[in-house]
Amino acid sequence: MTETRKPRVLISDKMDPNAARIFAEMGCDVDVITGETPEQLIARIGDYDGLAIRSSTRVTKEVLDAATNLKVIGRAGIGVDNVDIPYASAKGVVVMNTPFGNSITTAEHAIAMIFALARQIPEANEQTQAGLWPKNGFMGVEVTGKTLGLIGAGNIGSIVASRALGLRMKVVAYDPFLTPERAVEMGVEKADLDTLLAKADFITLHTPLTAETKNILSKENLAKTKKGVRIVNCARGGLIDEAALKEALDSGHVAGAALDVFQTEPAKESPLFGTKNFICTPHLGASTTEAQVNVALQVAEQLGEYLTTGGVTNALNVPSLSAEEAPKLRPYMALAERLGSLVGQLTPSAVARISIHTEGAATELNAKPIVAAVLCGFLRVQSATVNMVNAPFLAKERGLEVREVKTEKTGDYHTLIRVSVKTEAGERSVAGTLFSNAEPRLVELFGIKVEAELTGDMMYIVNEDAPGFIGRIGTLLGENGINIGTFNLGRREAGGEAVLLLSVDSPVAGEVLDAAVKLPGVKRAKALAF
Ligand SMILES: NC(=O)c1ccc[n+]([C@@H]2O[C@H](COP(=O)([O-])OP(=O)(O)OC[C@H]3O[C@@H](n4cnc5c(N)ncnc54)[C@H](O)[C@@H]3O)[C@@H](O)[C@H]2O)c1
Ligand SMILES: O=C(O)CC[C@@H](O)C(=O)O
Repeated sequence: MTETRKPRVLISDKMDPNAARIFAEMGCDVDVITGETPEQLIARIGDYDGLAIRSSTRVTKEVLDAATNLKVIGRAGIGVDNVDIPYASAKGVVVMNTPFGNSITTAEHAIAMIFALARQIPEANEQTQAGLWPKNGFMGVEVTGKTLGLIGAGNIGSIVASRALGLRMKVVAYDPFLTPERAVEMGVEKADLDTLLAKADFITLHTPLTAETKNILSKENLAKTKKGVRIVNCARGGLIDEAALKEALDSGHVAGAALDVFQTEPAKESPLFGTKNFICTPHLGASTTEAQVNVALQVAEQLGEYLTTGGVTNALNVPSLSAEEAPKLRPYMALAERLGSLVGQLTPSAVARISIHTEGAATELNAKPIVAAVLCGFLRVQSATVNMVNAPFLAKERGLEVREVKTEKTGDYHTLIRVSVKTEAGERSVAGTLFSNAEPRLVELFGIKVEAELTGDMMYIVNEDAPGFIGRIGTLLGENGINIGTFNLGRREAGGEAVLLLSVDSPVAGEVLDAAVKLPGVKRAKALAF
């Protein structure tokens, strides 16, 4: 009789011991081996079915190539920037995180940083312990009555806002995806970024690191802040231009800055180190006993359940599905997620309602996973933590009305999914079908018929339909070393507005988009990624 092997799990980052206990109780063999080099991990990973990590282990292509038995990676925490998710998906490895388990803790760290800056506690402590008794050297500021500028009003941002309101601060929030209703519910004033920069006495960042948020506090934006502003970043390194922050601290324009996260981590050196009024912690936002117990228990339960029963919770790259439904639904969910992602990437403003219409064969399927897939794609541009499981919950929490509509009759296509969004500017939609019942294909974009595969890096251009345009755009991309894969054109009417969707072999940089917008007849250009 052959004995079935127990699933093997590696815990490769420091984690609360409860994680190992839960794995064992769930019938897994578990090894805790932390602090290894990438080469050591690569040599070892082939033995394991599950990998539980925090932020130190980098799960790269090389690690995934060596991970021949790996079925699931679990991040005890929120951000998964240290995991190559697209490659894990390609390898069929499920990636899970534990949203919410460390949110209160991280919000409290941001509040602690605000007080540390307001009262210069680290420096005062250092000088007092050095025997200087610097009673006259530290004149602080009160936070009561001051304005807190909140950049990113999601899970952690909204907890920070509630604590700041309790401290009698005013809170101004910049988050393009925050609806006016949710802002009222949170008790914050919704503002654009420039208004926030001009008003805030303290600024705290709580967004994921995305193409849009990278260097959101750039040199130019730091110059727009109030003189004497104090800045806190407990979200992700890369949100602030560190060199520009140093200049602003040196000039005294910024009165203080507190970073928990750095562009490069571990930050063993930084031009900011030693700068007056600069304080930092080594990515300790999530480091409390409570948060670490929460995320360790959660990650072990999720991974253990997946490895022993196949149950999927908080997965970032797969939906939760029964074995029977899965084969039929999968291509629809791929289509739904891409349509949601397309609308999300092309709608950088608050959306009040999202409607998911199914037509023809699509109406015979369970709509829930299709809706979840649309929401997941749509919310991914806003949130680092969205997945198929939490997307509907997140949409509700953000005050996004979700409508499902089924139309059994068919139009031009035997099966169709249409995703419409309602913003202050009106309602618009995209639609797609399945070719050969399996290949997701866009067929309509904001009222214009255009057929395209939504895949990899793409470029979206709106232009006036006129001769010579295609040559000019081809030349621009060629000059910038960008190879075009496919070229998909659509127009409202001859000589009217046209859209172009290009698939490209490498991401289109901001300078190329700026140059594209300057070409005759081009109205808008945007890089897309699927
Ligand atoms: N320091 C730590 O140890 C620590 C711990 C936990 C989380 N984090 C990080 O904190 C951040 C926030 O986590 P969360 O759980 O609140 O995530 P979340 O997804 O709940 O919230 C992120 C918010 O950012 C907003 N946003 C997205 N793009 C934006 C843009 N261009 N401008 C302004 N706002 C934008 C979203 O709409 C959303 O409301 C993440 O980067 C996460 O990785 C850090
Ligand atoms: O695990 C940690 O210490 C950091 C976690 C944090 O960055 C997160 O994104 O959850």
